[in-house]
Amino acid sequence: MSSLLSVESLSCSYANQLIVEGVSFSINEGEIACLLGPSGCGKTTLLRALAGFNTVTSGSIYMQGQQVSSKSTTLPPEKRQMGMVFQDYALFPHLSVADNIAFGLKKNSKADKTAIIQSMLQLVRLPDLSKRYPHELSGGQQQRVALARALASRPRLLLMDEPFSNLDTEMRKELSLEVRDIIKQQGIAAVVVTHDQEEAFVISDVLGILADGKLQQWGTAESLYYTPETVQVAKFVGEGELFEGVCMSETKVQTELGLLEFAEPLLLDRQQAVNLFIRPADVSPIVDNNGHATAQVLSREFMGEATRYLLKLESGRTTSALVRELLPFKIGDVVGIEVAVHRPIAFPI
Ligand SMILES: Nc1ncnc2c1ncn2[C@@H]1O[C@H](COP(=O)(O)OP(=O)(O)OP(=O)(O)O)[C@@H](O)[C@H]1O
Repeated sequence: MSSLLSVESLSCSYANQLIVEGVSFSINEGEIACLLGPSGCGKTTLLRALAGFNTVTSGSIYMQGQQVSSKSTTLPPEKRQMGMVFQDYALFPHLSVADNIAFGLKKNSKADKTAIIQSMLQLVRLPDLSKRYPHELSGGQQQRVALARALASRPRLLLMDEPFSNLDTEMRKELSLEVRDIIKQQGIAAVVVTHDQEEAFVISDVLGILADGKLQQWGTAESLYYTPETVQVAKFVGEGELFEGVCMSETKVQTELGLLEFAEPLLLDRQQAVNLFIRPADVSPIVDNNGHATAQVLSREFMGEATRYLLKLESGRTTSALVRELLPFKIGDVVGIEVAVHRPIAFPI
């Protein structure tokens, strides 16, 4: 399948300061990609370059094989077949919902415009709000109107900058699933920028981790979660801690959590020093018996679906365990530690 969008060794700067550095990825027709990264890592800068609002310092952006950005070319935003939803929605306050949606439809007939406005309002589930003004809408409704406006010109690629960051947690979840459905229904591709890992996992087919302006890894949520290539990626897509260890065999590593055994081999030499990335959900307190490392329960937090234990290891280091079943342990108890990981995340030292 040929790519819809292709980004090749892209770098962007502001006043000689490099913000995005050597980023490459491509997106197929109908695919939803997410750029996930901490605040200030260059996500918006990259998205604005894709849209044609920012020039690029080096590298290229191709849309259906046509170069739309390079050091010497910047095809204007309206010629890229892209629609953009801005972080603050950027609705025109003096225009009604209908006129906001019709804003980019200057070349269409009046009848066409009316039909498109109606179908877009149906699509974003606001069929009765065409006459309202932005200040008469909730945050979620404004977001829907911004989406309707971006989709009205039938783009091939939708760009969304932190689309749900102004909404409360409940609304965020609901709308991110709904927006995914709408994008899929339209059969278009999208690039969504966010700093929220959960949101990125829900909405995307594929995602990239951006840190310090560089793309750290590109893949599905599952591949990033289970096979992160760097500690930075591992930490960004889920809670966890590094434990130093030594490989005792293909499937065994000695650590301060005990001798850990895995179902899948590590493919490392015996005596090789490694850092294992262990997630709290992989650690469980058990009845203290021979052979296991021990720890003292410092705190116990029942959260409904799971209980989080804070454990003090023999070295004095503390670590978390997140367990789904109800265990009988109390604060102060000395417990054994069990680590159940099928496929270890190991970084050779
Ligand atoms: N117009 C500008 N001129 C100069 N520097 C800028 C400009 N816009 C952004 N920057 C700087 O570029 C860096 C990256 O900003 P950018 O907005 O791309 O990050 P981001 O990952 O989208 O952050 P956030 O999630 O907080 O929006 C920041 O250090 C920022 O201060």
